Amino acid sequence: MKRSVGHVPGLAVVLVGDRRDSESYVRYKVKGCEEVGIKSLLAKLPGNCSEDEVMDSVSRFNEDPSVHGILVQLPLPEFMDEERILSTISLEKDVDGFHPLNVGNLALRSRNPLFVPCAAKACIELLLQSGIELMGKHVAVIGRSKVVGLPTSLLLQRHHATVSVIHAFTTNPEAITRESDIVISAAGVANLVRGSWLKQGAVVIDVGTNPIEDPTSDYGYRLTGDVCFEEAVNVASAITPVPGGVGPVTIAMLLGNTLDSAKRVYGQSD
Ligand SMILES: NC(=O)C1=CN([C@@H]2O[C@H](COP(=O)(O)OP(=O)(O)OC[C@H]3O[C@@H](n4cnc5c(N)ncnc54)[C@H](OP(=O)(O)O)[C@@H]3O)[C@@H](O)[C@H]2O)C=CC1
Ligand SMILES: Nc1nc(=O)c2c([nH]1)NC[C@@H]1CN(c3ccc(C(=O)N[C@@H](CCC(=O)O)C(=O)O)cc3)C=[N+]21
Repeated sequence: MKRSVGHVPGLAVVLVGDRRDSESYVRYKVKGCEEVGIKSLLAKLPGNCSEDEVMDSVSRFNEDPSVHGILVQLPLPEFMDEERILSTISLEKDVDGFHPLNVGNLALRSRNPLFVPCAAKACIELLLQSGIELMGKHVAVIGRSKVVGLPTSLLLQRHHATVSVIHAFTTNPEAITRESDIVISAAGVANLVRGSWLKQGAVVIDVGTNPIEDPTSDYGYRLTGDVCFEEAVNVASAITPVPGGVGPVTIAMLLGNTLDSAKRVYGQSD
């Protein structure tokens, strides 16, 4: 393997506002960078700043040669035009894969995006690393957001799975999940998926990270998934827990995308 000394990959995070959950996700990302030797830069902007100020911050990171990946933490304040801001990220530094051109190229199977969104990549990685075949499988994806549901359903189709997308307007979602070999839930609703929603032996990937009140916890809340784990674990052949399931793998994918981006700049292929 070719190694080069002196090149340090860099990840820049733009955080707007003071949402507690966003701040803690950003902390995990910064900690992940520290653990593997990626330099992290954080631009923290107040929730009442202008859209132009966010775009200026992105532009500065676009120009900075020590930055190989740029991530704008979502959600942005409601008044901001998310797509407009994400479009200013240089395509080569879009390690989240949310630039409209990267999203479009993921959808077009004749093209390849430069980067694939990290949570979607994490779901596929977990399945493939566990030896779970995707070709011809029926997969139910709960959620259709740009962050998780949409890219996951597109990626699954690239792996020749048959995909049903369930969203807030889907009637009788459990009839669809009960017919599915694999259920991937990213709705953001605690305990949405019950044991009775699953076919015997189904594989369950729980992307949801939902804070629920817990006076016994130091923070006053704890995280729970979209899936009722205690019920599902008796029906599923494999299941991811929350916490400690998809989340840490998502962070690993982000660090991997940042490393790939740096390698592209320094001309290394391995
Ligand atoms: N572990 C990880 O690495 C990550 C975890 N997450 C977690 O995943 C969850 C989803 O995140 P994100 O996609 O950003 O959230 P969004 O709120 O953007 O999207 C939620 C999606 O779920 C659908 N939905 C909501 N309620 C229901 C319901 N009752 N039945 C069926 N579908 C429903 C919505 O449908 P509609 O479109 O119709 O509104 C929407 O498409 C959150 O808990 C988040 O914290 C997110 C990213 C990474
Ligand atoms: N531009 C952008 N990119 C994102 O990737 C993005 C985003 N915005 N906005 C919010 C969601 C959410 N998200 C998570 C990532 C890791 C964990 C994670 O590691 N969770 C730990 C939690 C550990 C704990 O708190 O105890 C776990 O599940 O084990 C969770 C959620 C990324 N998102």
